[in-house]
Amino acid sequence: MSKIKTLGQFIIEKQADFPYAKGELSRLLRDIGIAAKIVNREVNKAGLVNILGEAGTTNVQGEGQKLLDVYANDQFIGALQSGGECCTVISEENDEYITINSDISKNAKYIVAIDPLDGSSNIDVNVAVGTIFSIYRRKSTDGNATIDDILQGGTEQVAAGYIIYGSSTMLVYTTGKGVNGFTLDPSIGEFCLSHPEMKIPKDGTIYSINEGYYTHFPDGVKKFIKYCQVEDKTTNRPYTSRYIGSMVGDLHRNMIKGGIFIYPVTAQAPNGKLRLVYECNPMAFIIEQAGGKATNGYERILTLDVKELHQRSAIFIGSENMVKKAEEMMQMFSPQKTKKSAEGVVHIQ
Ligand SMILES: O=P(O)(O)OC[C@H]1O[C@](O)(COP(=O)(O)O)[C@@H](O)[C@@H]1O
Ligand SMILES: [Mg+2]
Ligand SMILES: [Mg+2]
Repeated sequence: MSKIKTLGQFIIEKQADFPYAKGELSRLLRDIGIAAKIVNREVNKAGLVNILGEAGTTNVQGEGQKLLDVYANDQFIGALQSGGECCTVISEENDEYITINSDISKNAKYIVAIDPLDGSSNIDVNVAVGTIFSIYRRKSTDGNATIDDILQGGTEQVAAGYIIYGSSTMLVYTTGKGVNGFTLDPSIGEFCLSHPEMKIPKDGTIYSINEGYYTHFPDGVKKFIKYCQVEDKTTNRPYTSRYIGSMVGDLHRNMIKGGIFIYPVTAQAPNGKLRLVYECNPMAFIIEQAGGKATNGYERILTLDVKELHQRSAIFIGSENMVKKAEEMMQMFSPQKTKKSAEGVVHIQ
């Protein structure tokens, strides 16, 4: 029987890939793994431990927080605070970023952006949910991390990953050298390497989008949906529509089977719904590392300017050729409007 390799062993082994590594990033990934196990324990018995339902509070996005949103947020922030490798946390559930000022983290170099519980609308109905994380290294050297450290672009990520709490619990991550997946073995309480070097197929036959908003979609998206539904055996169409309503769940499935996930701008969400810093950027880094593509319909997600902590973005992500086709439709039927300012600078509208 092949020898199991735990996440901890794998991280240490891969440390050799980074000549300057002193183990800080490894310990940070370990801390995230520990919090994931604690959250997994509650998710698995959610109906029994009074963790379903509303917390009665709202977050900065004006969304009602679920009890599990708050619980997961506390667990991850707690693990990052006690681990000593993180100096600042950005969380979907906190209006402002959190500066960690403890003795053990005074030399901490890493900034972690996190969506503690993704797919909140699925918590109470026992459908897969997840956690998404993104890690940056601060550039400034002393004092607290600056806003420039905190609002870095997606290409500056040193690591990103997600945990999916589904029929099994998996942790999938990248440090910029490919993507690896680990499945939690409850009998030993360890994440074990189960999906080495994950690759997303260049083409797929699954499209994931909430068609309930169809009338509010840009023409380019409507055209792409029609393209997916046309009968054409030579291109394996019509494609299959699959939508869980948990970004992590939809992307994990599409990463394994091939497919595209789209959350575009809509009339209700003119800047898109999903958040650039702790949803779009980390998932784009992972999917690109697996050989896929991620754009906002016009521009690579990872090169988008990050101006605010909870900034939103449209996202088209998944199998390369499917995203290219969707982009083609966007450029053809929903071209970006540009306006020249007095100084002659072209502004994208
Ligand atoms: O219900 P909608 O509008 O289709 O939105 C579903 C999307 O919203 C999200 O639930 C937003 O994430 P959170 O649950 O972390 O707020 C995504 O996971 C999912 O893809
Ligand atoms: Mg989310
Ligand atoms: Mg969330």
